[in-house]
Amino acid sequence: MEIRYTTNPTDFSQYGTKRIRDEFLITNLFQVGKVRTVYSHNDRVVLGGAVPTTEPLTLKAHEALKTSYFLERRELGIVNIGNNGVVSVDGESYDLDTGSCLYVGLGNKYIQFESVNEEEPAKFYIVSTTAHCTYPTTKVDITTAQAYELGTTEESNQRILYRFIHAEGVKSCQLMLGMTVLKPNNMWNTMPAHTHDRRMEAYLYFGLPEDSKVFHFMGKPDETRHLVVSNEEAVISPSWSIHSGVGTHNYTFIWAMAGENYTFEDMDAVKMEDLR
Ligand SMILES: O=C(O)C(=O)C[C@H](O)C(=O)CO
Ligand SMILES: [Zn+2]
Repeated sequence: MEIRYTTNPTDFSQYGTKRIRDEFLITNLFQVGKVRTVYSHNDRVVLGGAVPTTEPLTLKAHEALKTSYFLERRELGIVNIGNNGVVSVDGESYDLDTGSCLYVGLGNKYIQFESVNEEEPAKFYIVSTTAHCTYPTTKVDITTAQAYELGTTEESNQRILYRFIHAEGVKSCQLMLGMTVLKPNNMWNTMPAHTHDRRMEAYLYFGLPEDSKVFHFMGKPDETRHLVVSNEEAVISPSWSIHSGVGTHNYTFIWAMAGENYTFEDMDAVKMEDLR
């Protein structure tokens, strides 16, 4: 498990490209035959990837958690961005096809990831946050999630935002998670931008060809920087940072949030004229 600490926004404005990438960009999340996890001190979110092939993979409590099993003090969201897979939770199996999400509540001891076909593996993206009680383990996908049509062709940001884990959907203690799918020929997400000083957010970009990039914008609204992001890379967005991106190609992304409140709509809108 890799540990990432938090950053003061005043210090952030002094960072160069390498430091910004080292602190906020997560590369190589999906490694064949492995579970890779990154522990962020931003609201103590754990982000990870699991790519099982011949053998199932198990989510184990890392020494850094000082617990006897991963979900002893946590809850978990899993989204499969690869080929068809199966997740077992304390012996109960859930088929997770491409784009499906599984919420797993506090106290489940044995989490196992499997691919249906080892030649075409599943890729499980995982987001875990601290939890105080158990909500039921529940599956959700774009056919059952709340969907919101956003953006316009003129602004190149037509997209559908699906809310998977949230107050009016699959419930959790603090994890909110969903998927935003850009329509063909649309490139922008989350512009006009916002912050939410009450919650951190993480983005996982996927569905990009190998030579395409997303320019992800971050920083305080009046002091922005960018990250050049490749396919299947994740970004940690601190509570004080805008989080918005534009691609050289159409893409999809998974957003996840945790922190003070449990209100998706709680956002501090940034006026275009205030962006620097
Ligand atoms: O496309 C969008 O806009 C988003 O997906 C926005 C994220 O959901 C977000 O930033 C929620 O706070
Ligand atoms: Zn946001």
